[in-house]
Amino acid sequence: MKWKKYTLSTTTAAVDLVSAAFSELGIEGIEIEDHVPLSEQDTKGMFIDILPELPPDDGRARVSFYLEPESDTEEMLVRVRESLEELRLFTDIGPGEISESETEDRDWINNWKTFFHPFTVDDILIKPSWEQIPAGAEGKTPIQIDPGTAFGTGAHETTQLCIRQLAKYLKIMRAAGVRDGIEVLDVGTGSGILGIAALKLGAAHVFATDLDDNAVEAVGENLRSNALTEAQFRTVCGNLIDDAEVQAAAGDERYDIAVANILAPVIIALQGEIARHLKHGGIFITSGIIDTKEDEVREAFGRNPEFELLEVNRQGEWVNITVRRR
Ligand SMILES: C[S@@+](CC[C@H](N)C(=O)[O-])C[C@H]1O[C@@H](n2cnc3c(N)ncnc32)[C@H](O)[C@@H]1O
Repeated sequence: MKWKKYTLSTTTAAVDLVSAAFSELGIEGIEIEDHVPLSEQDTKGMFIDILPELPPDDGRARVSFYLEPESDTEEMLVRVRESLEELRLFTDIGPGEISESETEDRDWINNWKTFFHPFTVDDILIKPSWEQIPAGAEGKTPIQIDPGTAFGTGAHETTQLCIRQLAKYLKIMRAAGVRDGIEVLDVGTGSGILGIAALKLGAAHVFATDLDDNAVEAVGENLRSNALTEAQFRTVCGNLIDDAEVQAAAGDERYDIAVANILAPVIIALQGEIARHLKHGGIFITSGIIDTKEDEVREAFGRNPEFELLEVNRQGEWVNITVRRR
């Protein structure tokens, strides 16, 4: 469906008030364009490692909102303009002009499905639930993933780097006859793809965390789709780095393998905490590291006497670093 897009020219100082006013009118999903750099708080939980270089903030901003073409757009625009005139009484909203255009189809949540087809990562076949196992892939370990709004179709280089490392170390552990079942900690689980891969490749249990509460629902659906249970895979919404409840729920010295495919700064902040949750000899598989940040992550591991470096692997511009707790 094509939507009507309306763009208001305003000021950066008025953006918060304008957004709140639009929200009160029932407008959802606004888009803000300005030259104000993102703060550390803004980027927390986002998959952004390198921030774009922006021209200096000139105080100008554009706020866009979308209306369905079948809705009474004229009436809504009257209410928007009234609301802007009220705001103008106590803040500088700038020109306040509204331009109109028509958007592309905005069914983002479903559109990605058109581009998601089965593919393999070595002996693993990753496919959406609505696709059949393709000819020639019958002997592969199938993983069904419908990520919905959570990250993790398996197509990203960082996810593939982690899957390969999980397969490798699970195989080594199983061959070594690790007793009592292999326990995996999956930090930043997204769709659950890495934890599900671990279970399919022989792990006994997964404990997973994510900051995004969409992940909990996405993991639940993907577990059902793979005939796995929540007794095998527990997902908690929260931050292992600084949330004592999440840290306690994860438990100390419990895991044979931890995996985190997030971002270099998060891996650096996380590594000290991961050590205490891993068993001695446990493996920590990381990715989400862009090649320009590889040295920083290696140095952080190098400063932590708990870890020894095992491997560095690369795919495209992305890096995996795997370490072992001594
Ligand atoms: C790149 S996605 C990885 C998803 C999936 N594990 C994969 O490999 O495809 C990173 C995920 O980490 C989550 N995240 C970011 N910072 C986090 C943190 N401090 N603790 C837990 N999850 C975090 C994000 O919400 C996102 O779902």
